[in-house]
Amino acid sequence: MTPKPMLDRVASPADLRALPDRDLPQLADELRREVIEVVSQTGGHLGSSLGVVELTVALHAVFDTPRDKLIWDVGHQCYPHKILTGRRDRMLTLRQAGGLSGFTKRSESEYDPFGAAHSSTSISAALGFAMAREMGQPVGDTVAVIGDGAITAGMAYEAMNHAGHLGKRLFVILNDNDMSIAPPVGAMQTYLNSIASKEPFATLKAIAEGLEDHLPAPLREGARRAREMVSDRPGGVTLFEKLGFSYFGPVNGHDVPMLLHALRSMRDKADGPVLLHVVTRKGYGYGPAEGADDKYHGVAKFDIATGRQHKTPANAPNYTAVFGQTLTDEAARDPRIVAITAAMPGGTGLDVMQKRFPARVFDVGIAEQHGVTFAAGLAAGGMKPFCAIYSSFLQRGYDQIVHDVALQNLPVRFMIDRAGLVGQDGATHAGAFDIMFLANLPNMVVMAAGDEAELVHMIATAAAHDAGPIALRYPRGEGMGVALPERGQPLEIGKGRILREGGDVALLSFGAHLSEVLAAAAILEAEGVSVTVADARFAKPLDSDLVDRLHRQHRSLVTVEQGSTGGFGALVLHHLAMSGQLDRGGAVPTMTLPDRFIDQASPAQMYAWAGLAAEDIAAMARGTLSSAQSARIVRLR
Ligand SMILES: Cc1ncc(C[n+]2csc(CCOP(=O)(O)OP(=O)(O)O)c2C)c(N)n1
Ligand SMILES: CC(=O)[C@@H](O)[C@H](O)COP(=O)(O)O
Ligand SMILES: [Mg+2]
Repeated sequence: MTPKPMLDRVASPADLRALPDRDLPQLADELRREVIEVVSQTGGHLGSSLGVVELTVALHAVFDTPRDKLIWDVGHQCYPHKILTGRRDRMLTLRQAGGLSGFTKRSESEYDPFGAAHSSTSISAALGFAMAREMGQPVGDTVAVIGDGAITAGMAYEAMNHAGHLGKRLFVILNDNDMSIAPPVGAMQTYLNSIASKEPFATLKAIAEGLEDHLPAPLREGARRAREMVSDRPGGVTLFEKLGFSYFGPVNGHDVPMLLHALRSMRDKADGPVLLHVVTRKGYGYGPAEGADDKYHGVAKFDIATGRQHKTPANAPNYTAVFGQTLTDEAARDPRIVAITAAMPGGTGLDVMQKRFPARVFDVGIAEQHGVTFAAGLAAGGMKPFCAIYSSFLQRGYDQIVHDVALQNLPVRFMIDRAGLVGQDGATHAGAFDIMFLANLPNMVVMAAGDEAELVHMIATAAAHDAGPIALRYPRGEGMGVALPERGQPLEIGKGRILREGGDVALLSFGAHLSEVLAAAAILEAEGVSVTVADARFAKPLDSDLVDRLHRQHRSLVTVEQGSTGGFGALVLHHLAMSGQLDRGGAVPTMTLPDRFIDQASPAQMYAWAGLAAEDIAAMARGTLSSAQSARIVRLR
C-alpha cells in the first residue's frame, strides 16, 4: 500500500470530523487510492465505490454517524465507507470466507445501520428510522443514498410517497452516475438526465439554496432563474417536490467543498424530507474503470497499472453463456419468443439476444415485480416471454408469480440463473428458496438443469410448453464440460433419467449438484457400495414412477438439491407418505441447504459448510446401510 498520511490519521468518522475542511479533498484522494489497491487484490464492486469516494467523506464529515443513520442502497458502493468506519485493516478479507461482506451488514459495524445487497430498500428503511426517532428512540438524522439505477424500482417511489405524506425530516441523496450495471433505461433516467444537464445553472441553484438568505438581491434572482431551469414549470416543482420533498441540486459529487456546502445547508435548514441530487461518474478517478463500458462495476483481481483483470480460465462453458446463446437460437426460430431482464442483460446472458434481436429483449430496470407481470401480459397477449431473473431477485416478484402468472395459468417461462449458492456475494444473493416457493404453486412446472446440455434441452422444453408457466433453474458458473447438443429437444414433462444403476442405495439429484452426486457415487462404489444415480429433472410434476422404483429397489433413497428445506426432497417425501410407501421402510434422507444463512466464501466451501459436499452425500448414504454393510465398508476403507 502506498503511504497515505491523511487517511492514516482517520481511524473513525470522529477523526474525520476533527479535520479541517481543507484536508478533506486530500483524504478523498488517498481513500480512492486505497480502494483501488484493495480491490486489485480482492476483486469486487469497484466502479460504484470509486464514484462515491468524495460523497462518503462529505457525508461522514457533515453527519454525526453512527448516531445519524447512513444507509447505502444496495451497499455495493460501501468500500470507502468501510475503510473510514474502522474496517480498514480487514479490507483485504473482503468477500472471502470469514472476512468482510461486500455489502453493508448490521452485524459487521454500528456504522451499517441497515444491511443491503438487494436494491432500492434504503428510503423505506431510512424513513423507518426517522419515524422511530419521531417516536422517541435515540436516532439522529437519517440519510439514504440511492443510485439512479436503484431509483428505477417501484419500492423507492412507494417510500417517497409515504415520506412526502409523513413530512418528517429525512435526507435522500440521489447518486446519479447515469449508469446502472448496464446503461440505465427508462423514462425516469431521461428525466434525471434532463435535470442533470442543466448545469451550471443548477449548480448555482444548489449554492444559492444554501446561501439564499445571505445573498444580495441580484444573486437571489439568479437562484430563482436557476430553479426554473431545473423544474417542470416556471417557479417550478420537480417530480421530487411533487412527492413532498425539497429538492436540492444537482451538485457535482466529486467536488468536496460543494458537497460539504450542500449537505450542511440541507442539514441545517430541513424540516421535512429533502432530496439532494448529486451527479457523479462511476469509476471516477481510475482511468481503466472510467474507460470501460461497464465502468468496472464488478471486477476480478486486476493489475493497477493496466487495469487488466486476472480471470481464471474456464474449463467449461458457463450456464449463463449457454442460456444466452440457446435462447437466441430458439428466438431465431420462433418470432413469438421475447425476453425480459430486470437491469441485468449481461448477468443473465440476455445481452446476446439483445444484440441480435434488440426489439425483442425488454430491460425493465430494477423492477422485478413489474417484469413478472409485464411477462404475464405478454403471454396473455400471445407472446412467449422468457423472464430471466436471478433466483434471489425473483423473490421480489413472488406475488406477481402467484397472482398474475400461476393463478391465470399463463405460459411465462422463468429462467432462474444464480440458483443455489453463488460465492462471494454471500447470503443475500443465494438462490436458496425458488424450488420451494415455485413448486408449491398450482399450474407451475419446475425444472433444474443437471448439466449444461440439460440446460439446452430444458430451454427447448420451455419454448415448447404453452400449457402454463414453467421455471428452469441453473447455477452461477461453469457447467460440467459435457458435449452440447446442436439443438435442444423438448423433454417429456415430469420425467427424470437414470445415469447409472446399482443395487444398494439410490441418489436422486435435482439440478446442478449432479456433479457432486456423481462424485459421491464414485466414493461409495470404491467402498463396495452399489449405487444408482438418477437426475429428477423435474421437481414438479414429480416423476413419481421413478421415485417409487428407486425407493422400492434400494435400501435407501437420498435426495440432493441446491435449495432450502421444503423443496424437492420435501415433495418426494410428501409423495411417498401420501401413497403409503414410507411405512414400508427404507430411509429417505433429504439433503438440502440448512436452515440458516450462509456467509460468503467459494461456492465449494459454502456447500461444504452446508453439508452438501460429495463426502457428506456419501456419508449420508453410508449411514443408511445395515450395520453389517457399514462394517464391511469400514474394513475396506
Ligand atoms: C432487487 C435487485 N435487483 C437487481 C440487483 C442487481 N444490481 C445490483 S447493483 C445494480 C445497479 C445499481 O445501479 P445504481 O443504483 O445506479 O448504482 P451504481 O452501481 O450506478 O452506483 C443492480 C441492477 C439488485 N442488487 N437488487
Ligand atoms: C451488487 C449486485 O447485486 C450485483 O452486482 C451482483 O453482485 C452481480 O452478481 P453476478 O456477478 O453473479 O452477476
Ligand atoms: Mg448508477
